[in-house]
Amino acid sequence: MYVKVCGLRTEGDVAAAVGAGADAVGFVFAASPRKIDIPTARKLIADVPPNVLTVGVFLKQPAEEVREIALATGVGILQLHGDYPHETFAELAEFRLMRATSLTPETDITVGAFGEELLLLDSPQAGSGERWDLTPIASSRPEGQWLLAGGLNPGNVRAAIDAVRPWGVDVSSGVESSRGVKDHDLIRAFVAEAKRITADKSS
Ligand SMILES: O=C(O)c1ccccc1N[C@@H]1O[C@H](COP(=O)(O)O)[C@@H](O)[C@H]1O
Repeated sequence: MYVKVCGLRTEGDVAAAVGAGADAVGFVFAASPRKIDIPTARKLIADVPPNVLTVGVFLKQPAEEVREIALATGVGILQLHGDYPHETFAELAEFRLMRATSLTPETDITVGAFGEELLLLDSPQAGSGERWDLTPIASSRPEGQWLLAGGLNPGNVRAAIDAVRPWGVDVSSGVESSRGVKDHDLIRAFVAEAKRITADKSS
């Protein structure tokens, strides 16, 4: 199970996530209580081991702003929220891209439909910690590299994985003590739960 922990803002946050075995760590560059400034992000990203993917999170920001932040921080992949059109994905094709979207009857859940490498299915209010109805994808799942997000936490991630069998999971609110403040014990508990499921299923 691929695990991303998002909204990290301090060296301690990154150390907790990487030490717990997270595969990806996220930094929010959109308007948010979790927003990180560029110099801090650049420093944290430079210290992340190469086997851990660094993710920059954007919401409805112009492509030029996304590009500038990506280049200034050296982040490994761009997570684009806000139903950007095909043209924006094409404009940013020099970068590794993750398409982040909520699920509606119109959502194209084909991984790569916009040229992206990864697909993220999230709640309509990204980063809110709100759950959403997984029923539609339980029977009609995307294929390939897609992550599930939206209100996950150490106590519910097992059930969510069992319900829709995503390629990976992503968490932010569910590993915080208060909005924007990561709880390192919750990070460790979340990664252990998600990874334990993989071990259980393969045995
Ligand atoms: O975390 C934010 O503030 C945020 C802002 C803008 C776009 C996305 C954001 N977060 C993403 O939301 C999910 C986690 O959601 P949850 O808090 O666990 O319910 C994750 O993909 C974050 O990158």
